Amino acid sequence: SACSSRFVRSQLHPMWQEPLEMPGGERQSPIDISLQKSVFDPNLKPLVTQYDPRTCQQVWNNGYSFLVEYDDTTDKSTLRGGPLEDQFRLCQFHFHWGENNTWGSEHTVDRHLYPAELHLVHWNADKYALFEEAIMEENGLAVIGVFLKVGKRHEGLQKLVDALPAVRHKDSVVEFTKFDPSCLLPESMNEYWTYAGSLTTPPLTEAVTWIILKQAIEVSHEQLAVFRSLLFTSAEEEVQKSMVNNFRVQQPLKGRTIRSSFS
Ligand SMILES: NS(=O)(=O)c1ccc(NC(=S)OCCc2ccsc2)cc1
Ligand SMILES: [Zn+2]
Repeated sequence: SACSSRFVRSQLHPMWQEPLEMPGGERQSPIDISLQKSVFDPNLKPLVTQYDPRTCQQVWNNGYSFLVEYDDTTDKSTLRGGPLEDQFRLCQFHFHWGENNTWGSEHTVDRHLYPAELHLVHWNADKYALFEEAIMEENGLAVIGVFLKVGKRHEGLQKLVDALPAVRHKDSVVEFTKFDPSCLLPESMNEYWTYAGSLTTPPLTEAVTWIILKQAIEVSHEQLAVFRSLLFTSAEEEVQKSMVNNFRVQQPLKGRTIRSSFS
């Protein structure tokens, strides 16, 4: 059952030694999205993304995940609308996944586990000058979460999958350009949940407006297997560790409201 796998999951946290909790954390992520607890908010607007593939720069294995990084020195790739008051700039996207197709996502929906989850990370460029500043501020970041499920091969993702062997080890980087992350978004962008949360990796700061899309995207088993061929460890280390189960344990809701854009 999910709870036993949750127990198993809690054992599977190679990358973060204790203490995992952010001291005094009132709005930590990830969480379970309970449909019963979420509240329909008719004032939530459609999400507006405008991504320019020319701002795509590189893929980097940072030892937690692999990140596709964008030039965020101008307002060329942006997110606004939804629950957001300001315009946010895309700085990177990355994924979290499991060692098999049973688990891997950070968020769950009524405890349903997905094999992986995509995070598109944006920062509030109306209020702050740099990502590094925004990451410390309450309304500094907006992350779109997209669930991945196993099905047909995702043609748009394949260009990225083909680049992954070049960043097998931690700290490796490869040039990666002209990639439009819109191809990773599901058709329906107007059905989502949103709540106030945190980064799910250190520094775990409580700066994130989370926007979790209801519709999952489909990727093939073979594409997920390439994610699992990456390593947490750098080329110099003797013992190589597979980059799998790079998700955080779920955190208490602590009275927060999860709003949905659909009833
Ligand atoms: N998983 S997450 O989207 O909450 C998220 C986003 C950005 C960051 N930013 C920084 S500085 O983290 C550095 C390590 C990292 C980056 C992506 S996954 C882990 C961390 C976590
Ligand atoms: Zn993430």
